[in-house]
This record gives sequence, structure tokens and C-alpha cells, in this order.
Amino acid sequence: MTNPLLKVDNVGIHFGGLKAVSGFDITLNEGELVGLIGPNGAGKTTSFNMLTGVYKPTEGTIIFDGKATKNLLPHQVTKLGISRTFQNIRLFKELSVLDNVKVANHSLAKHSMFSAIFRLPSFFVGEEKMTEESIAFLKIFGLDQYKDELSKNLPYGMQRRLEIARALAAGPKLLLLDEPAAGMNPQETRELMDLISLVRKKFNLTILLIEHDMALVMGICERIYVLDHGQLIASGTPEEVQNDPKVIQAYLGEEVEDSC
Ligand SMILES: Nc1ncnc2c1ncn2[C@@H]1O[C@H](COP(=O)(O)OP(=O)(O)OP(=O)(O)O)[C@@H](O)[C@H]1O
Repeated sequence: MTNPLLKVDNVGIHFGGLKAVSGFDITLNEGELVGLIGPNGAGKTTSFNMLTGVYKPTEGTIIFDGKATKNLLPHQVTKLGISRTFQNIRLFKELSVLDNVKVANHSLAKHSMFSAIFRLPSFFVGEEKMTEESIAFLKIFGLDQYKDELSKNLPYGMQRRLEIARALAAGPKLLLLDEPAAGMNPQETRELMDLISLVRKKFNLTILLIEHDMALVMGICERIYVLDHGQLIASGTPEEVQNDPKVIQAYLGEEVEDSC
């Protein structure tokens, strides 16, 4: 059997006296699409922050693609192959749609800093190639028609798409999506589900998805982990998780879009 792409063992973090997450154990195999759900304040975003080097776990180990990442900084984690999107959209608002993708793609640029500073021919060749690649990239997301627009002027659903495009432009193996359907209408959410399925196949991605929209999570995830009060309370197929009494109990009083 092949090694998992991500192995998180007994990871935890506390902020002062508050244990935000503890005993967090998850395994992701290559190519899987897995959900991470839980009521508000359960510790989902904190877990993403630990996986991406934003927070250093107080305990436990994280092995990604055979390497320990617990002590790495966010840009080092990105370089290893983990990209993410944020709950609140974080784009370069004053840059064009194309430039938002080019900035993310920059780490893959073939020309050196030296040729960029002195505007050597290799810089222009590299730059042109990157522009072409980025436009082709935008096309996959249905964003090529907006390439010269400032990203802040895009409709909300398109900004969410651009966030995913920007995350993928860094060439990750693992994509962490933090509530990608937040604020979307049902039509946009359906289109987003199709997009996630498409990019997963096209880029051979492994995806971990935080989402409150249960129809989305149950519709596209193969497995689901459930956090409550910073602890994993269940994991399994969507059906198993939906019928788990601990999960039902955790969600009692929470407003969810579907029965869970
Ligand atoms: N930097 C921090 N300092 C102190 N407490 C924090 C910090 N980051 C997160 N927390 C706390 O950790 C707990 C988990 O928060 P987190 O944002 O991870 O929950 P969540 O499951 O993502 O919630 P939501 O679904 O509402 O986004 C909360 O009690 C939160 O206040």
C-alpha cells in the first residue's frame, strides 16, 4: 500500500488556556476529496492554519509527502505543495484577474531574478510564457473573459473562483478549501461543485474541504471528518457521518442547510 499524502497525528494547539484543537488525527490518500465539518468554532480553520504553517501546533506531528511540516513557515509549506483558499476572500484587489494568477504562478517562473532585474531576453520569453499559461489557466475557471478587470470588480461568485485559480496556480498537490461556497447562491454553489470535481481530475489533486453547506459536502466528498469543540468526534462516509448520533448531537441547535 502506498503512503498517505498527508498524515496528521495527535495534533493540537492551545491559545493561553483555550484548547482550540486537540488529538487531531487525519489521513489523506492521494486523489481523495475529503470534508472537514463541524459547528461554528469547532476548530476547522485553526486546523487549516496548522496544516499551512500559519500556526505552530503545540503537540503532534504532520507529515506531508514524506516530510515533517510542523516547523515550516507558510511559504515553505506552499513550496512543498499545499495551497489554500480563505474563508474571507483574499485577493490582490487592485490587481487584474490575470495578475492575481501570475503572482501566484511566480514561484514557478523559469527566469532568474537577475534576468528580471536587467530585463534580459530570457525574462521576456519567460514572462510571455507565464502570461500564456495563466490565460489558459483562467479559461479552465471561466475567468479568461475577465482577465483585464481589477479583481475587486468581479461578481462575488467569480471572486471565489479566482481564489481557487490563484491557489492552484502555485501547482499544489494538496488543496485546502475553506468554505468556498460561503455567500454563494444555490446556482453558484452547484457550479462550484462541478468546478471542484473538474479541477480535482484535471490537476490530479487531493482536496480537503471545510464547508457548512451540507448538500455540497455530502454531494462531493468521499469521506468526512467531524470536529466539535476542537476534537474529532466522527469520521467516515457521508452516510455514516450523517447517521452518527454524536454528529447529530453536535449539530442540534445549529442551523444547517440539510439534515445532519
Ligand atoms: N489566534 C487565536 N487566538 C485565540 N483563539 C483563537 C485563535 N484562533 C482561533 N481561536 C479560537 O479557536 C476556536 C476554533 O476557531 P476556528 O476559527 O478554528 O473554528 P471554525 O471551526 O473554523 O469555526 P467557523 O465555522 O465559525 O469558521 C475558537 O474558539 C476561536 O476563538
